[in-house]
Amino acid sequence: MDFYDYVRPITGDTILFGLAIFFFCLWTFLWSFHIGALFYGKYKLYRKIPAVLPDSLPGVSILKPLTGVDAHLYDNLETYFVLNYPTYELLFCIQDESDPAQMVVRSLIEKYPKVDARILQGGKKVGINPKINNMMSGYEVCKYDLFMISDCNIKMKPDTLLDMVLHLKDDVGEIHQIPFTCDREDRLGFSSILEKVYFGTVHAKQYLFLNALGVNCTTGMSSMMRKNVLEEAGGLKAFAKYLAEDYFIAQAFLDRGWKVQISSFPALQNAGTGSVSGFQNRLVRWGKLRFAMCPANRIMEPFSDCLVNGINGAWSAAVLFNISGLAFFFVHLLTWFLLDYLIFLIMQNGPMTFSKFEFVVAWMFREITSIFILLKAEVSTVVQWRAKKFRLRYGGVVEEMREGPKQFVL
Ligand SMILES: CCCCCCCC/C=C\CCCCCCCC(=O)N[C@@H](CO)[C@H](O)/C=C/CCCCCCCCCCCCC
Ligand SMILES: O=c1ccn([C@@H]2O[C@H](COP(=O)(O)OP(=O)(O)O[C@H]3OC[C@@H](O)[C@H](O)[C@H]3O)[C@@H](O)[C@H]2O)c(=O)[nH]1
Repeated sequence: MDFYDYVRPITGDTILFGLAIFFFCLWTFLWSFHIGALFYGKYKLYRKIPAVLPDSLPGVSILKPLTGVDAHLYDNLETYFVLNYPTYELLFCIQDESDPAQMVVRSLIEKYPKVDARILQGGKKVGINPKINNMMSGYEVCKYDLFMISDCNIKMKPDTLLDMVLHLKDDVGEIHQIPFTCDREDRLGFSSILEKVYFGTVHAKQYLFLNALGVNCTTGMSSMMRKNVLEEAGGLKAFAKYLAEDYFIAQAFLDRGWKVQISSFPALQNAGTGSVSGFQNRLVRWGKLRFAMCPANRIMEPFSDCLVNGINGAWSAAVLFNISGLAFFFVHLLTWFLLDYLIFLIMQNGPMTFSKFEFVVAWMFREITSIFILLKAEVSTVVQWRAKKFRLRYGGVVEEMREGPKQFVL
């Protein structure tokens, strides 16, 4: 028997049937994300702080990389001055000496003179990643063995630092907060609802389930780690060649046998500016980072999308079981929506600050636009982050692009 004798019996029908089995298995598998995330979220999030605390708690150096001022910066930073934790220092890193963020920090330092806080200005150019360059001056003078990277738009509850330290068991190297958003008092409109629905549904589902499986998907907007372990990996500067330093730092801990875990409380993002296009651009930027460092995600992510997966599931169910694809698709959509809503309730852990109708609209908008965001991330490797443009290389390494028209040809 030669090759053709094996291939000849494979008819178009067999291929179609095989594809249908594949898509139906994929469709079934993707429900495990919902179920896994629901169980893990319920088990992991919003745990009570133990009544009895250890006799001594380690000091923590908190690095706050700042760039510019927005309407919430003062309120966000103030939450770090009133943490319920005995020993910590605040290191505000500001790259540009004319940055108005300095004034905001100065007024807080004056208001809370007893808090160990200072400004480190100028950063240090150790690589491409501007956040790392900015933080270097703070990183080098950290007093404590534990340090935390905390982005400028994060608001902290008084007990969160304590909770994070308590999660740092002997075998844990890094603790990070799952990204979410705070309940805004000054409603920013649809974009803030969209952001909350995104971080409370699809993002939470992936983040929780992958963490439950031990898959690295660390977003570094609020993470605490052991400095000595990071030093073994070359220190913070070793990650300045990547834009997704958060992912690679966590990987360095995992590679050395340390655990990387999420804490009980989600990170409360509270940016003072917001627009639908700004939110979408951020997701496109993150998508480009993921696709550059984990190329398999280029295929996996679109296929795991609610609508794409629903269409694949409906088609395969129609082929395999001779049932109505349309009916299957709508049942899929409704069930997916309800499970997303349950995950949202777990993330929110309290009353919603907008109506159920607004939730439905934001959820539908997010799902319909999701595939376009992924496709936009697929087609270009150029990333705009704040004022700078970068080009991503295979594996996640990045190079800065000088301004000039020729550089932007894709
Ligand atoms: C056929 C498909 C089946 C699997 C579908 C998996 C779909 C989800 C995959 C990845 C999404 C991860 C989302 C986590 C949030 C990421 C937010 C983000 O982009 N943050 C960046 C900026 O801060 C940060 O640098 C990136 C961190 C995470 C990157 C994660 C990439 C690896 C994911 C590997 C997925 C393996 C799936 C295995 C399923 C059993
Ligand atoms: O040029 C810059 C850009 C950003 N930053 C700081 O980096 C932090 C995050 O910046 P943004 O809010 O613009 O970006 P994101 O929230 O999307 O960041 C996220 O994605 C990229 C990762 O590298 C980050 O670790 C993650 O937090 C802020 O504290 C910001 O002040 C700088 O210090 N310099």
